[in-house]
Amino acid sequence: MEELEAEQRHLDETAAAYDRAFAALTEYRDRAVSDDEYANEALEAMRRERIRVYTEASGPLYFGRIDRTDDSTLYIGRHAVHSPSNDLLSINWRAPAAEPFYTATEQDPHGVRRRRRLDIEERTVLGFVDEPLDTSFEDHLTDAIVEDISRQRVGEMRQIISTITPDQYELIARQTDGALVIQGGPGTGKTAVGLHRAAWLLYTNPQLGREGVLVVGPNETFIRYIEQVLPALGEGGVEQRAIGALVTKPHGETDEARELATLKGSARIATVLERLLWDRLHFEDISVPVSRRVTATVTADEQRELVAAVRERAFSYATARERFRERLAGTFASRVLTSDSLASPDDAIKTIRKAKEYTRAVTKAWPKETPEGLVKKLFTNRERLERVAADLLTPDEITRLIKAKAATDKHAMTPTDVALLDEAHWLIDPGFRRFGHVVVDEAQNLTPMELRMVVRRARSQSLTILGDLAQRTADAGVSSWERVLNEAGVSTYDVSELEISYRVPNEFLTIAGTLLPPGAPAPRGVREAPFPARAIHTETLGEATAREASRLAETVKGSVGIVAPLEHMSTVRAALDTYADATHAALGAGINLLDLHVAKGLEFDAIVVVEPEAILRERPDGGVGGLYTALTRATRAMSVVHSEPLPEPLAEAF
Ligand SMILES: Nc1ncnc2c1ncn2[C@@H]1O[C@H](COP(=O)(O)OP(=O)(O)OP(=O)(O)O)[C@@H](O)[C@H]1O
Repeated sequence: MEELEAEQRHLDETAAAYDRAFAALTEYRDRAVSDDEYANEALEAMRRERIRVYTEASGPLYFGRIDRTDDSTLYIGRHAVHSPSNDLLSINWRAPAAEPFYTATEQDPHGVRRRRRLDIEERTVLGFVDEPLDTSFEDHLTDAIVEDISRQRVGEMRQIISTITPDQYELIARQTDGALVIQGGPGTGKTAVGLHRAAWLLYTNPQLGREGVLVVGPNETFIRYIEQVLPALGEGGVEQRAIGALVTKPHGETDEARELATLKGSARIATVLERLLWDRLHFEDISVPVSRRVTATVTADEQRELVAAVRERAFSYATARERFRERLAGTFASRVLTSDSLASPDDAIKTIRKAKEYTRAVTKAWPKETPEGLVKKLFTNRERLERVAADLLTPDEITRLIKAKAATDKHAMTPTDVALLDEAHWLIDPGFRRFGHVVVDEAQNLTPMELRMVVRRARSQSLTILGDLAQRTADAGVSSWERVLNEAGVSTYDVSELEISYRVPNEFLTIAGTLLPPGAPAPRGVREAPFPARAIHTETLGEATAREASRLAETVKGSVGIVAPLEHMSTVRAALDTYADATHAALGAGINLLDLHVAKGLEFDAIVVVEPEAILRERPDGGVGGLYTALTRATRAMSVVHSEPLPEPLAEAF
């Protein structure tokens, strides 16, 4: 009791100091502190940034405490708060001094004697749990997470700063060159880790705030599910986008044949586009009459040498082209200028560049190209495709491309078209914004071309790539991380694994795991399902699904997801009363209807999976990985409703 009171006193003191600091920040407005306008502006920007951090971050001021062997105590929270006498009342969870709170173990105590987890609501300490390091703190931690995760889901992801586990912390705070790939089964916390890593990097590397951080997810529903996590951590300036909205605003999801989509998404296409582009260069001797008597000539070979020289320095087609035109004009000028010539080199170059013969010839040698024009070339002129890509594409594949049409109108673009156009932009004139760090989630389902699109937005390939190979859907491009990273042009990377699933109870993991091929990465669970999994055989899929969803909503008193294959979507929809259509709107706290495309990465208290056999058939988002993903969405209850026989491994598991 006494200790609880002492904790309350510390919280009161911290809260008062926090309020004072905040009031000082807001009062200070409009008061110039220096004569230097520039300094005032910079100070004002800092002030506004601090107000933003204070007002946007949500939750209790702190959540943990470490007592160190040197008898000092630190409180771990959202902000650093100082007392009037400059004592540290709490520190930021991302500060180096907070690290032992997350990582201390009995073997490696990091100078920590005791770790305390505080349960604080608003400004009241409700209780605390101590974790002496000489007993297994893993158990305590897991209890805290299980308690946290067993709370009701409300359609929004939450931050986890008070319960980050040691292995998660190690990934959140890992400083790497290049990309960090986090492989982990369903519910191991990849998304949580990726978002907290973004926040951690922003705190640790102040220049990232200027360079920007981008978070990429599989679709708009997922972005809506995660988008308040970073603001709640005080990081509101991060750009969060669905993969299809990287290039343009969300575009029409036009359907296209599977084979065509796979072909257009394959990494080979990047090489074909590059060759098609540089195939446009064409050299012959160029002669330009510079006066009535004199004609200057630059031979085809000399032009090739110039091309080699400019391409060494300029990567993009447009920049290299500009340099080539300058250098070629310079070469001509040097031919006409003699040592006793009166004209200056600049004048000579100007005269050459104005000559009609010159402009015509140089444009023919190195024509202009637009991204749309280049993408079109992938679908027209069989002869040209055969000439540049016979070693990369089969005759059938070339036929498939020729039969298809280039979609460069923004409304008719499929996700694969978006990636093609982006690749073309990048080759010709890369004018898009690049970020200091990029986090990409559910990466196992991106085509190589889509991943390339993400990679090129990260400066120095500074990336966090999150995914689970076992959740690859039917037509996904990723087969192994090594292969896909190579195809995406990522040169430096580490692959790490998260092995414990906090979301999915053991029983559900076992059922879903029967689908996986031997040796596939599968996580361990840490808790038992509070409600047993059920399989319901029925002749009326729609009604049975609706009934089961209502029953589960009653039982778990929380959110329910229904994952239905496209072939049964309308039947299920017709049978439902009140529900949120998660394909088009935000997730709700009650019953949510999802197709396989939007189900990725989401989480519910209970899940109803409709007709597994049809999910196995569905393309592109179904298959074994699609069904495995559907079966691993729930924290507490799961039912399968089917009219066809269950797929064999599932039938046995139930
Ligand atoms: N250390 C933690 N403390 C509290 N909750 C946690 C922790 N780690 C993970 N969780 C919770 O576990 C759930 C699963 O996490 P998350 O969605 O990040 O997993 P994932 O690996 O991305 O899953 P999927 O592969 O299905 O997308 C989330 O509700 C998350 O908040």
